[in-house]
Amino acid sequence: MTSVSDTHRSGFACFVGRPNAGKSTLTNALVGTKVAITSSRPQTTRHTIRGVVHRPDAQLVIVDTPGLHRPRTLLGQRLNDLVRETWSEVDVVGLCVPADQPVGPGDKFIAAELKKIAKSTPVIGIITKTDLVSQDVVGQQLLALQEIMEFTELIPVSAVDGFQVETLTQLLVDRLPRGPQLYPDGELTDEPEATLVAELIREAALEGVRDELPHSIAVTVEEMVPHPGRTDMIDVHAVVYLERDSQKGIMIGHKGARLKQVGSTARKHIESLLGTKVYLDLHVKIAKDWQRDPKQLRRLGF
Ligand SMILES: Nc1nc2c(ncn2[C@@H]2O[C@H](COP(=O)(O)OP(=O)(O)OP(=O)(O)O)[C@@H](O)[C@H]2O)c(=O)[nH]1
Repeated sequence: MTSVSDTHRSGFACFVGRPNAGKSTLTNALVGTKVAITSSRPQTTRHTIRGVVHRPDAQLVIVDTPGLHRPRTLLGQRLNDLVRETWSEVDVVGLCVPADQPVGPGDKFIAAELKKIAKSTPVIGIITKTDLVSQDVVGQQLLALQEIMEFTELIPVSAVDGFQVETLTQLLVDRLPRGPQLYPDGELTDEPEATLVAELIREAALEGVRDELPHSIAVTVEEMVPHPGRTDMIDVHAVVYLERDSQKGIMIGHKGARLKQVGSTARKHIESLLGTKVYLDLHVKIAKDWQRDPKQLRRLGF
């Protein structure tokens, strides 16, 4: 007889693909809770956030990386290094291409990089967002995708309506080595809470000003402590960093109205993440050209 421990599999997977391919949304669909931060704009995933899929027979740890892009700044270079490092460490990679956009140079670039860096890692070709197009288009996408590299599997999925999400989980699990659970039950992310909280604040701060302040916002959580005299509330002290003085007005808004809105939106999300009431204290500071300054990057956690 074989016991569960003989057949249990565990290991790591990551999704790659050009910005907006649907990687974070797919991670959330697999894990079943909002862990990675999604947005309709590219390059919002700055940290490696892991979601864990728990099954009786397997544990799949999903590493969510930022998209690979042309490194114009030091931050860009660091992000690219992080992506490459991740690729060579995982057991299986999912290359995501959205169903509603032609397979193009961006996808070919990533495929070529994968072939170079992750030579022996199996790659599953994934057509995402199938709910947006007809079956014919999905078929054409699959044909176009299989031209760009050799995949161990090809699969169309939709994170929105759940189409084939379970099947994809199985394909990923099949590529994991035999091994015990890596994380205790119920643990959905190993990202420190403060990082997740900072991401939620950054997401709220970007809302509505993405065009004006595309990549200029960084958030640090200085302190998370119980509210004095209360057991049901946490005080979060955070700083929103901008690159230039001229951006301050946009962030704060007329008589502070915008910052207040940002705080209230972020607070609601933090409360549901932590499951407790939150008092959020937000400050805005300028860290001149933080994206280009190694010292500041380190301080801001990159
Ligand atoms: N209709 C539909 N939209 C989707 C699906 N998956 C993702 N999206 C949308 O596509 C956009 C990008 O999704 P993300 O998950 O943030 O994409 P990403 O690849 O993680 O993007 P980066 O973090 O920029 O690399 C968001 O507006 C999502 O809501 C899907 O299955 N169907």
